[in-house]
Amino acid sequence: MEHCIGFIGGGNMGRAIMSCLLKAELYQPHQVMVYDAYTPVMEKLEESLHIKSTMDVTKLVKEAEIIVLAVKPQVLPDVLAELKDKIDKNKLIISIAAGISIAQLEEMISPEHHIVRVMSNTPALVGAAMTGVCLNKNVDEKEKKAVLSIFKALGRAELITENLMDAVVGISGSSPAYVYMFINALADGAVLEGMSKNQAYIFAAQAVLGSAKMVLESGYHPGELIDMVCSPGGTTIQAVQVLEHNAFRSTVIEAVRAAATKNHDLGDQAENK
Ligand SMILES: NC(=O)C1=CN([C@@H]2O[C@H](COP(=O)(O)OP(=O)(O)OC[C@H]3O[C@@H](n4cnc5c(N)ncnc54)[C@H](OP(=O)(O)O)[C@@H]3O)[C@@H](O)[C@H]2O)C=CC1
Ligand SMILES: O=C(O)[C@@H]1CCC=N1
Repeated sequence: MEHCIGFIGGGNMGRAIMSCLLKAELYQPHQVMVYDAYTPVMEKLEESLHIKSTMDVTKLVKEAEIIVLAVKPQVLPDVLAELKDKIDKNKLIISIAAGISIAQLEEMISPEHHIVRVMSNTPALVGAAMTGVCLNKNVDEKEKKAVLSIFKALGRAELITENLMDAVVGISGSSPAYVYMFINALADGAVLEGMSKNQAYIFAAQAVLGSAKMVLESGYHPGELIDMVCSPGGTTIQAVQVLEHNAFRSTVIEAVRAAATKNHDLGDQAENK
């Protein structure tokens, strides 16, 4: 790709996306530009990724053909209020902000702009993100392909309908945090049995990685995979009984719903700003 991609916000997610695009050689460093309110963030990105930074956000929206909005949802309305009249209608605008709908983005920019809303996750840092993508009516086939190739460079990406965006936050945007909690707790269990914490992290993380690969690659559904592990009268069914007794599955379902609900609320908060 010969055009320039510009990031407004170079924090956790902005940085993860930029580094994946460079690693996949979808863009060369001179084609990537960042503007961040916090200057040391830009200096660090210039140093580590050799990309261009600018303290002039207007310059970024002029030079970049694709503009990625990678700031927190709470500041997005102010950022767009300043920029809306400076972004050409032929630019492709990608928002990664939680909660902000396409209709709200169209209201903050304009309904004529080409706008994409995505929800990705931090495993993008290791090329293993899961990203849900939805497009407004102005996005054409070529742009759709470009967006999917950008987010496939981060891991997996799928087009979804926007009504599923809250679910996507609950199941994959926020879920790395709950999975790390699970890994940490698994490791603590092994520490209780005498294993060192560092070794326990490796055993726990590899077990989670392997189990995830089984779901993605074996063709069995999770229920069948559970049965394959639970030998009659064996060790696993003892552990499963403890998890069921403590409402493990129901707690996870409620956690997904809580994240989804908050995603919806973030949109409402932006509306009332
Ligand atoms: N973290 C995650 O797991 C995920 C986050 N997201 C979404 O990604 C977006 C970014 O999140 P994340 O990367 O975690 O956030 P970060 O806080 O790590 O990054 C945002 C960056 O934007 C900077 N910033 C603040 N205000 C402005 C401004 N007006 N103009 C330019 N830059 C500004 C921040 O600076 P300062 O710190 O000084 O405020 C910070 O460096 C959010 O909308 C979030 O909802 C989506 C999926 C997963
Ligand atoms: O916690 C958040 O709001 C962001 C969005 C999804 C993951 N992190």
